[in-house]
This record gives sequence, structure tokens and C-alpha cells, in this order.
Amino acid sequence: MADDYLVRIGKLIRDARQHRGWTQTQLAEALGTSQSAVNRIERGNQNISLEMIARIGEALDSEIVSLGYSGPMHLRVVGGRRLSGSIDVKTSKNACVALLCGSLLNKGRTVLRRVARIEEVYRLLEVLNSIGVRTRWINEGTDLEIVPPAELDLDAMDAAAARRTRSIIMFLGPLLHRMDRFRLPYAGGCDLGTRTIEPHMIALRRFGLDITATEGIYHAEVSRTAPDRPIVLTERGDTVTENALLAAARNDGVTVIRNASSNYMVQDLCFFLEALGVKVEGIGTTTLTVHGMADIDVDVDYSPSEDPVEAMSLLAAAVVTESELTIRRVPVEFLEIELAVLEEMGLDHDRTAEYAADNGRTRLIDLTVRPSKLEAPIDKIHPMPFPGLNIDNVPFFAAIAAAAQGKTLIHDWVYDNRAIYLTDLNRLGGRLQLLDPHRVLVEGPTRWRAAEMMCPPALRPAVVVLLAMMAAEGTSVLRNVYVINRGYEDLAERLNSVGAQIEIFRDI
Ligand SMILES: CC(=O)N[C@H]1[C@@H](OP(=O)(O)OP(=O)(O)OC[C@H]2O[C@@H](n3ccc(=O)[nH]c3=O)[C@H](O)[C@@H]2O)O[C@H](CO)[C@@H](O)[C@@H]1O
Ligand SMILES: C=C(OP(=O)(O)O)C(=O)O
Repeated sequence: MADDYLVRIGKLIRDARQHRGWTQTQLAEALGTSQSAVNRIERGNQNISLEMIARIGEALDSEIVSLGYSGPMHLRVVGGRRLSGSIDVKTSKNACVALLCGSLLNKGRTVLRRVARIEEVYRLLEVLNSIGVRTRWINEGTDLEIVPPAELDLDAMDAAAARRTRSIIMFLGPLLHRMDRFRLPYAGGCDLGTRTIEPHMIALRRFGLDITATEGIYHAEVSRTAPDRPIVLTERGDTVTENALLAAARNDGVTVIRNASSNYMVQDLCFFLEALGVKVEGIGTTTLTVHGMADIDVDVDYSPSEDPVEAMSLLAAAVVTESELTIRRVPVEFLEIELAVLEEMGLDHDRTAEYAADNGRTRLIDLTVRPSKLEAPIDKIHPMPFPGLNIDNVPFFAAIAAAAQGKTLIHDWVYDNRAIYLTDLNRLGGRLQLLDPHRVLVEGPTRWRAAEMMCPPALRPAVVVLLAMMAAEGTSVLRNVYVINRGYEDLAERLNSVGAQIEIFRDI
């Protein structure tokens, strides 16, 4: 055991030394010891004191010497490298979390294919497991099998896991059919300002759900009723629409949902509901008509589609690093506006013919992006519910605008503070001026410079910072990247596979 521990520490030290480009002799000199002592330490053959570990960390200018894997994860990025080759887009966080919640509708076995192995999914799995749902990764860890118990034990819920994800809110739709009274912790997620659950309640009250909120807990009471006229959503939100769909799926009758989002995750959920036997008319439009079933008990096998926001992230990675990169499995329907804007800005790219995703419905392309001379767009960049420019893609335009000649106005009207986080790019040499909490003026082109900084507490701005670090010559450090791991599977490793140099390290 102790030997094992020494070998692990030795390996970490060797990795840190090699990352610094030092020989064992150079490290020995810095420590005032011999090369043979360093050699013994690196092979785990030498007892090593905490003081020595700290000195090595200092000498290597690295906190790579970490014990265990429980501390926060950080990234060390050697920037200025071109990317090349091709990279596949994974399935989306936002569809996967909706489908995990959707599995609660089904008494049978649900298999979801190629589910992204991301923290947001892990949190929901922890919640599902804690209430008695059996889940396991099958087919060498690529697919997920979900088998619900006859009765859910909501009192046993892992509240800490639940509070770390906003998606827990989508338990409301399925649960209101399973119990008359239950409690759920408040939803978490990115720190993006106030996001109330009122739009969800406007839809779910129509099914007889009533909620009072006290001390971080939603207390739900259900007097099951069927909506007697169309449900009109007051906001065309994604999870709101999904919650209404989930409630409608087990409402024995026809439910009409108006002002529905037709965004990618909503479409994936509709396709999944159809696989469960629930007929949904109007998929891809803002009026959904759901023919629900009182009881759903089928073994279902569904393949969620690829993530348009990950596709946009990879595209932005290519642009800021001035690389030629092929991004495979891009759900083009959900990136059309972004591509049209980028085309206007001068992006040189090729698209293959469309092919079907594994769900048989979503249209994919492979996209090759080449280094381009970009000009700032004439009009502002602003999001709209689908088919507008995707709300989560707006931050990537900040990085792209920073690469373009001229000034670009970015207007993120949706979130209270997401635009503010984009000004973190200034620490890397960006020229972003915050005009008000929702509008940022980005001036390009940018000569990025390396820096060490904390991850902003919001997923997409955090990835944008990482991309700028990849473009900046020198070594940058991005601390505490949990928020990135919420939505991207092995992002560092995958970017490394196309030429990036990003190293993961953790605190002691
Ligand atoms: C798990 C999941 O799927 N999360 C996505 C989902 O979050 P989610 O569905 O939680 O997002 P919301 O529906 O809360 O919408 C986000 C914000 O937009 C506002 N709003 C939305 C629609 C509208 O017509 N008017 C309006 O004002 C809301 O008040 C809120 O402040 O949708 C967001 C917007 O696409 C995405 O950023 C999130 O990645
Ligand atoms: C805002 C996002 O996620 P969430 O709704 O899970 O916080 C996002 O995916 O960018």
C-alpha cells in the first residue's frame, strides 16, 4: 500500500518534470540533491517527506504533486499550438439529462446509447440511485441501462447531488404521476442569475401540481387533473417544455402545449417519448400535441443525438487556434444560424452531405473549418429560442469575435450575468468592454497571452476561457474546472488528440 503510494507520487513528479522539459539532473540541482535520488523518488523507491513534495512542487512551478483524486481538477494549457485532424461530437448534456428524467415515466428497462460521461449526468445518476433506480453502464461503459424500482424512495434522495444540478427540476413532470405528495431540493446548475421555476409551475399546475417552497425544499402536492385546454407556456424555455411534455406523456388523453421550445433537447425527448409509445405531433414546431398513456411499461432503447453546443465549442476551438479541423457528427439543423453568421464573417469551411444520427431523425454533417481572415459581423450577435442562434452558443462568439477584425456587439439578453463572465477574457489579452450586464463589445483581432485564473462559474464562459488559453502562447492555468466537466466528456484529452497540450492536475 505504502509502496503503491510512493510509486504514484513518483510518477506524478516524473510527469511534472517532463512537462517542464527538465532532466532528472536539472531537478536534482534545483533541489540540492543527486540525480540518483531523483531517480529513486520517481520510481517510488525512496521515502519522501511532505516537505520534499512541497519543494519539488515549488521547483517545478507546479502543483502537479497531488495525493488522490478528490481535490478540484485544474488544467494546465500550453497554448499557441495548431489543432489538426478530426474530432467527433458527443451526445448532448441537455438531452441526456432530460432523458434520464424521462426514464422515470417508464416501468420497463430504458437503455440510452452513447450517453455523455459528464458530471451533470453523474449527479443525476447519483440522485436516481439514491431513490432506488438501478443504473449501470453497459457495452464497455458506452451505454446506460436504467431500471426503476416498483416504488421510489424519495426520502432517501441524495440531496447534495440533487442541489448541484438544475435538471432535477425535470423530476416534477414524471413524479406527479407517481405520488400524491413529495419533496425535492431546489435546483442548482450554472450560476447564471435568477432562474425561477414559475414558468414550470404555470405548465404543471394544469396537471394538478401545487408547490410550496421552504428552506431549500419544494413541497409538492398533487391532485391529479388533466388540462382541459391547451397549455400556453409563458416562456419558450427548454426544460419548461420538457417538463410539460413529461407530465403530458402519462396524462391519459391529449395535451396540447403552445409556445413550446423546439430546440434540440426537446426534439430528442419527443423522439424518446415516441419510442415509449407516446404519440407526439408537431415535433420541431411550437405547438406540440401529446397523446399520453396512463401506464408506460416497455423496454426501450434510444440513442440521443449529438450536442450542437459541443459542435460550436469545437468549431470555436479551431477558429481561435487558427487551425484546420474536421468536426464530425455535427447536428447541422441546430447550428445553421451560427454557420450563416460565421460565413458572413468570412469563415472558410466545408460541409459533407447530411446523414442521419443514430436516433434516425437528427441530421448530421461533418464540418471542416480552415484558418480564415474573419471580419466582425455588421449586426449584433444575439440569441433567440430555436430556430434562433442558440442561447448557449453566444459565449463562443465572444472568442470568435476576438479573433475577427473589428468590433462585435454581443447581446446576451437571456442570462443576468453570463456576459459579465466573458470579460474574464481580458485577463488573457482580450479587449472586451462591458456596456451593461447584458452587452459586451469585443474588439479584435486579439493577441492572446497566457495567464493563471479561476474558472468562471458558468459552463460556456469557462470553455471560452479555455479556448483562449489554447490560443495564447505560453502556459496558462485554469483552476477548478468542475463546471466544464458538467457538460463536456474528457474535453482536455479529446482536444489533446487533435493537437492541443492540456494537462490535468489536482490539489493535494
Ligand atoms: C438542462 C438544459 O436543457 N439547460 C438549458 C435550458 O435551461 P433552462 O430550460 O433551465 O433555461 P430557462 O428556460 O430557465 O431559460 C433560461 C433563461 O431564459 C429566459 N427565457 C427563456 C425563454 C424565453 O422565451 N424567454 C426567457 O426570458 C428564462 O427566464 C431564463 O432566465 O435552456 C437554456 C436556454 O436555451 C440553456 O441555456 C440551458 O443549457
Ligand atoms: C446553462 C447551461 O446549463 P444548465 O442549464 O445545466 O445550467 C448550459 O448548458 O450552458
